[in-house]
Amino acid sequence: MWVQALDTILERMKALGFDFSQVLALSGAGQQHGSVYWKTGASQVLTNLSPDLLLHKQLQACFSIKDSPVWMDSSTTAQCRQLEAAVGGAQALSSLTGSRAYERFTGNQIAKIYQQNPEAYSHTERISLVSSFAASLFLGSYSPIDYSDGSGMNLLQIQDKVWSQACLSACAPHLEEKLGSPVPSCSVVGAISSYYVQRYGFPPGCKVVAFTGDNPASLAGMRLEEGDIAVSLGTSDTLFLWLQEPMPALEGHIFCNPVDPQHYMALLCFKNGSLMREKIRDESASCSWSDFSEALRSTEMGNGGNLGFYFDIMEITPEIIGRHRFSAENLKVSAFPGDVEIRALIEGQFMAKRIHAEGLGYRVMPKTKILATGGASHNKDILQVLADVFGAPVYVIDTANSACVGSAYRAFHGLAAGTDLPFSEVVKLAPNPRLAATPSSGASQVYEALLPQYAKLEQRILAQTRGPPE
Ligand SMILES: Nc1ncnc2c1ncn2[C@@H]1O[C@H](COP(=O)(O)OP(=O)(O)O)[C@@H](O)[C@H]1O
Ligand SMILES: O=C(CO)[C@@H](O)[C@H](O)COP(=O)(O)O
Repeated sequence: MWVQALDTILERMKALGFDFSQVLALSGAGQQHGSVYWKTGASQVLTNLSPDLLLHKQLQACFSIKDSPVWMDSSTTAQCRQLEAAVGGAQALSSLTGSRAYERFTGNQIAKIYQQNPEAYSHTERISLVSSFAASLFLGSYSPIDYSDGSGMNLLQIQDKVWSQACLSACAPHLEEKLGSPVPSCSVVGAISSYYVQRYGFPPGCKVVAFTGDNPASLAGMRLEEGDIAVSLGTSDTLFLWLQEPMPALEGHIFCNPVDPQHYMALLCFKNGSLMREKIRDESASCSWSDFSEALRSTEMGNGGNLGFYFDIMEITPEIIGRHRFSAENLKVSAFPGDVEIRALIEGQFMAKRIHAEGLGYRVMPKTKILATGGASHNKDILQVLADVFGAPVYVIDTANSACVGSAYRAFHGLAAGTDLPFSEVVKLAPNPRLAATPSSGASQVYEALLPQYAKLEQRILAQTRGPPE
């Protein structure tokens, strides 16, 4: 399906008269964690593609596993526990690879395939991620996995950028030779295959820059820089952080940075995002975003010390469910007046984001920018609270297709390969995000006092939910 999709795109571009001869470099992104299993002998086919035939006709018999596992597959809990046990526990695995064991992460998916289908595994000569698979199609040979997408496998030592021998051997035998060596994300992995030169008219020297995961490519597309944070306020809320000194934990993911090999990025997901905001809007603001905004404007920063936790569905970060409200005296209360409820929800959501980001090593810096995207980023009163809680200016960007834009930027950066030109320099003429909110005066004093309070209450709820330690 994926190969045929590439055929379809290229054929349509050709039919539309796209001038492939102008393409000097290309890169791309693939959904993180998915994997592709090339059958023994496939590399021969890949290097001898006939320009007279579509790719999918030629590559039909090249895969040892027909259905590639993708990120929605969470059937590998047993393999996750085995992997954590093999390296000394969940935190040890996270310290090594940037994440505790996650079902969708590729090492655990490979382990399951090896355990359940050893024959198919033994007939596999190469395992690609979705990203390096797509790059391989353009190269006409196996593309290496890049450090950034490789960090979503539970196999790469994110500090040393080498496969962890302990993790490899806990997952499957001979895995290192099937994965190949990982490379820096901004590497030029080769020139485009002659197939594309002859069939579509790409120039022969067209550079292929290592493909990466969709989230790292989005970070590049949003042009995040050191100290910046991207907040996507969609159905769920997602944070991307640029980190210099990562502190891998039991929640969230640390990946090698896709545009700066010395640095890192982190990803945190909060499930109770817009749907929770909508519920409180309906209950306390007559189903109206403008009444909701009015409530934010009419209440003070810090909400008079009233704090709330609103998780109607089990939250991921942290694992809490239910609504929990506390008065300024830290006493549990069952309800707040409507406008206090609304401010408690929004302040609570953003304080949680700051606390959990800092838990992974993130620090707000004087030059920090917050880039807000997603549905709720249209609400400037919500963005004002975001600016106040983080003490940093908030900018809005239209991130439609940010992973694609990021791939184009990364390809462009590839043209400067070997010159040490930083990514930020190469993309400095790209359109800038729009300033939407700046911190109100006095905000930092208010939230410096409130953030530890919120963190303490969160721990209290967690302890009550989990019960006493065994
Ligand atoms: N003015 C607004 N204020 C707050 N939230 C809003 C506003 N307009 C839209 N939204 C929220 O945006 C959400 C959709 O965001 P979007 O980024 O399109 O989601 P996704 O891409 O995850 O489907 C809706 O659930 C809605 O609650
Ligand atoms: O698993 C993760 C990140 O760890 C997901 O963010 C996937 O990368 C999402 O891919 P799409 O569904 O957006 O293609």
